[in-house]
Amino acid sequence: MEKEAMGGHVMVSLESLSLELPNGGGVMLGHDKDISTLQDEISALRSRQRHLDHTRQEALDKLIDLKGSIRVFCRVGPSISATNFQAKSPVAVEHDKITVRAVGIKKEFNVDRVFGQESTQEDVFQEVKPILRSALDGHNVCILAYGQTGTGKTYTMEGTNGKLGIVPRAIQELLSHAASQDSSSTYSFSISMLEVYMGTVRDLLAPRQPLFRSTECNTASIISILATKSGAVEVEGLTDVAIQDLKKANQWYCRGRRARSTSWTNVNDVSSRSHCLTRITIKRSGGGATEEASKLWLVDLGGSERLLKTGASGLTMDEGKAINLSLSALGDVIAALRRRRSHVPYRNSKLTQILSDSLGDGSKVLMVVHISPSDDDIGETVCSLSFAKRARSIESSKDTSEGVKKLKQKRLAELEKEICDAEQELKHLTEQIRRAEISLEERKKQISSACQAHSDEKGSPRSTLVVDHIDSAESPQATDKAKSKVSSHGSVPRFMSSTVCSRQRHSPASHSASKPRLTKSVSRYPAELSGSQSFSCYSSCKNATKARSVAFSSSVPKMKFLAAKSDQINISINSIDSTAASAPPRRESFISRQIQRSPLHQHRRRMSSLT
Ligand SMILES: Nc1ncnc2c1ncn2[C@@H]1O[C@H](COP(=O)(O)OP(=O)(O)OP(=O)(O)O)[C@@H](O)[C@H]1O
Repeated sequence: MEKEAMGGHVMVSLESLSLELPNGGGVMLGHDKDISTLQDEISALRSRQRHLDHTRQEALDKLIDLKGSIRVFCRVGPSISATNFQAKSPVAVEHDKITVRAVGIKKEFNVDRVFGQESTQEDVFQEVKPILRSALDGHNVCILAYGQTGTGKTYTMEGTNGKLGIVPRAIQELLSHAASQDSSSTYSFSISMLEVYMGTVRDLLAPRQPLFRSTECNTASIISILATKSGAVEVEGLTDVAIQDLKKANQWYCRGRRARSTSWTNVNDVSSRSHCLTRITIKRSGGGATEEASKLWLVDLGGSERLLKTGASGLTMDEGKAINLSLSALGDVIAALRRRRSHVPYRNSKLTQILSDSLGDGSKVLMVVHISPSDDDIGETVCSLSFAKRARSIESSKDTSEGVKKLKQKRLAELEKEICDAEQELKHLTEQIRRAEISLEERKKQISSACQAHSDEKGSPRSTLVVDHIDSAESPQATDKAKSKVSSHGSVPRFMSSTVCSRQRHSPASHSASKPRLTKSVSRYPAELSGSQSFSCYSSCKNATKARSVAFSSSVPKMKFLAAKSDQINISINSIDSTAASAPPRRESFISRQIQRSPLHQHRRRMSSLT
């Protein structure tokens, strides 16, 4: 910047000043500072948000691991028919224990949570929610509905119109979490649906999917499963639809449901003849550059069934056999994982192949085992609960000492509190960030309108900026003050004053005639410096900046810009004061250089007329 000391003032060229103040002048300094303060504040809040989100994630991971990475819930379905209803069911339920009694037998099964017949869809979903957070945090998650045919698997997963099941509620939860922005990450979701039917895989969202059964199946929808070196599974060619809103997501989900293979059996009018898998792919981008993807599998398994009981024959019997085979393959995989076997037999069925990267290490599995309350189904009930027992990764309460159980409960409570506290603070932080961002936007808008006002005023090709510490109420005095300053610094070019020679050359008549003209010419400078143009400019600028002036005046050093040479601004060093509170309102005045040239032109004309 070009500076020149002059009588206690620093001379700064206008061009260099405008380079340093890209927003259009000293008036913007305070705003820039305020904006950067807000930006710093937002970035500090975001960093705290990331830290807290990380703490919450870690606590949730520990909590789920402590509870068991394969969790098992049990839901008791409705009595299959009125004739099967018994006042006294052989199945007795407690919070996390089921007792099955029959003549000569009493079997107890421990699970993570039992839902009796009176439990609602909401009760079930509340217990499912934490595992959805794991999916959002980047873990592959698998929720499976398992059980005898007709016990309510489809009801739990899909639900009915008024009583939505896990899948539509989970979609709603994921979308609303992403919209709430309670975490430092941003999410995008997509949905895919497939069916494993008689050992083949069908894309339920493929275009023009015909409802088919058996061998008429559309070969285009038979897709293959690929495993990458890292163990990630890709279902080749599977339709994957981005979901931005709940309405669209539900439309696609309903479309997939309709394409599913169902049939009538003795025990269920609309029995699922396949395993239906809904995949929600979650893409998460957080503070880092990379985008993470995780999968949430929501699986409505085909019903395990005794073929004789279901009255199956022909194709329906084949379907039942295929379902039973793949369920047994799933049981083997879960057992191998639980025993930490080096070989896990994923390849024994399409179902386990597809789920292979969502059942093992780092994944979270939740199995909801469905049982019938009926005496007639006692054999299937015991089979299903034995399957659940095999799947459960943690030891049952019976095998754990009271002391260990208490310690575990204590730790679980601590972790739950940690998660709850982090979530509360995250909510608070989100609100703080939201408010700070609104303030930032407002500041930016104010600056942009001030810039607009400024550029409107800068319509003339070259401008001189005059800023003084004069309140609008003092405008008349300001005019005088400006006049005197301009005169005292000799802003009027020296050659415009009459010289000894010129005075000598003038006759008394011509001298007297020229004098008023000269006076008029000289007096025009101060008049134009502080005239109506200058004040209207000041007043429009002031209006544009009125709202922000209080907020920013505290950070703006006092400056005095005085008109000096035609392309220089005089900044009084003495008047620069960083004491915020004492900064008086600023006044700006802009003078066109064309106006400054005008007297020179008149002067020349006057001189030539004399010769
Ligand atoms: N908890 C429940 N409350 C009310 N109705 C239920 C409940 N569970 C199931 N039902 C009803 O029982 C019937 C059979 O349930 P559903 O079709 O869900 O069984 P499923 O286990 O999926 O059978 P399948 O294996 O044959 O497909 C349906 O009409 C369903 O609405």
